[in-house]
Amino acid sequence: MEDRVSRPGLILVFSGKRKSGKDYVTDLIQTRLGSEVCCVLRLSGPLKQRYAQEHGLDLDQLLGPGPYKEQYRADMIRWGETRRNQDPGFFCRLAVRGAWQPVWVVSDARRLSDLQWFWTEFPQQTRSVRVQSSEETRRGRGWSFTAGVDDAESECGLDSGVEFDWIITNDVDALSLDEQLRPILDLALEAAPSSINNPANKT
Ligand SMILES: Nc1ncnc2c1ncn2[C@@H]1O[C@H](COP(=O)(O)OP(=O)(O)O)[C@@H](O)[C@H]1O
Ligand SMILES: C[C@@](O)(CCOP(=O)(O)OP(=O)(O)O)CC(=O)O
Repeated sequence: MEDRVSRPGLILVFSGKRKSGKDYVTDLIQTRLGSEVCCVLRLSGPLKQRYAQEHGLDLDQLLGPGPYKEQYRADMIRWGETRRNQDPGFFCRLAVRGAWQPVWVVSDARRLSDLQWFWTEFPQQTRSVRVQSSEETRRGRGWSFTAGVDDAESECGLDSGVEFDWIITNDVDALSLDEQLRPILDLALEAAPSSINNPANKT
C-alpha cells in the first residue's frame, strides 16, 4: 500500500460496543457505495499488525472473528494504550495511509482521542456514527461480559460526552438498516465525484 494520504470528501467514524455490529454495518455501507467510492479503515488493523510482530503471533487469526483474538484482547488493549498515550494519533495515521477513495469509513473508534484526531486533521469531513445494540442482541451474537475488557476505556471511552451525528440501532426489531443508513449514504454520494457515484458505473 502506498503512503500517499489523499483528502477525502467524507469520513464516517464509527464506534460501538463489541458485537454491536460495527463491522457488519460498515461492510454494508461499503457494499452499497462500492469500493471505488468507499474504503473501510480499521484502527485495530495496524495495532494488531504491530502487536503480532512484537509478540510472534498469527496476524490472520488476530484479524479474524474467532476466539484467538479474545485470548489476547486484554493484553492488546493495554499494549495499544501505552502506544496511544505516547502518541494519540499513532494508529489513526497508520490506518489512513494509502487510502484514496473519496469516502472513508473508520469502523472502530474507541476513545475520544481517536475521534479528536479525525476532527482535528479533517474538521470539514468528519462525522461520527454510533452503532448500538441491546445486550440481549449482543449476547445472541456471542458476547458475554468480560472484566478488564467490557469495563475498560476500549469499550466505554465513547459511552458519554460525544454528540454523535447519527445513532444506528442494530437490533432485530429495529428499523431496517438500509432505512437508517439512507441519510448517511446520501451524504456519501454527495461527497463522491459524480463520475464514480453514478450507479450505472457500478457492477
Ligand atoms: N443486522 C445484522 N444482521 C445479521 N447479523 C448481524 C447483524 N449485525 C451484526 N451481525 C453479526 O453479528 C456478529 C457481530 O457483528 P460485528 O459486526 O462483527 O460486531 P463488532 O464489529 O461490533 O464487534 C457478526 O457475526 C455479524 O455478522
Ligand atoms: C486491541 C483492540 O484494538 C482489539 C480490537 O479488536 P476488534 O476491532 O477485532 O474488536 P471487535 O470488532 O470489537 O470484536 C481494542 C483496542 O483497545 O484498541
